[in-house]
Amino acid sequence: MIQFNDVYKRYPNQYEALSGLSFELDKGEMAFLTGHSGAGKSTLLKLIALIERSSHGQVIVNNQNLGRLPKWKIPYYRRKIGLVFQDHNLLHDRTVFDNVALPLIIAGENHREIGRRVRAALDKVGLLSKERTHPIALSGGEQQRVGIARAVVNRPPVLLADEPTGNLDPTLSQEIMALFTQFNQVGVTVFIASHDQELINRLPYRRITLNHGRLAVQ
Ligand SMILES: Nc1ncnc2c1ncn2[C@@H]1O[C@H](COP(=O)(O)OP(=O)(O)OP(=O)(O)O)[C@@H](O)[C@H]1O
Repeated sequence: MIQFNDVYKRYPNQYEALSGLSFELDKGEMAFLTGHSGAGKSTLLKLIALIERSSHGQVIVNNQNLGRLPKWKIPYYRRKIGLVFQDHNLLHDRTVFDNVALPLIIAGENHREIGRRVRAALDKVGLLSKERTHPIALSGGEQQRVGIARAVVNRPPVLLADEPTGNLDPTLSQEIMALFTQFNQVGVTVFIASHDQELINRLPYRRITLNHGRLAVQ
């Protein structure tokens, strides 16, 4: 589902954040991306989400070589990738419903379909009763769940998360991981960058570890 072949990422300031990365994630797999601060975890996820492009090597997602994807196709490609961030990136002047609806509005879905899908996503994360609330009135864990609902509302086959439990206490972190596990159980490929060794150690998923932009030997 996700394949890296000898991938390098050099930023415009010449800093090489990723060097010679090769690995593969199967369709329907769930895995953790670990490594020290600055190891290149966010950069790697950005290459998959096409927020950044590789400088060398191939990134292949869902049989699509991202290096060959023309710019105009990027928005269509992104609809197939759900993204969850540590800081939620929610719009605070919109309701929970509107935040989750955003990807569907951008995709041009009709009103009825939007209502149906937003409520299905909110139901999955246990926040159906909060659809009219503004994010500011929610707890950190609830805000993160709104972010997850927004990431899955398009029903993407791939879900990427960058430190999704970074600001949460251990109990809430476990709840968030349980949600990711549920999505994985219905076939979504899930890739989670996390520092939280304790949390990762409790779960039976593969780890891909980076060390200064290279794959660490496990
Ligand atoms: N746009 C950029 N331009 C130049 N250098 C960058 C850019 N983005 C990231 N870097 C550098 O690339 C390296 C990897 O950063 P990245 O954010 O991918 O690491 P990370 O493993 O996610 O770190 P953290 O766990 O602290 O978030 C860092 O040294 C960072 O300073």
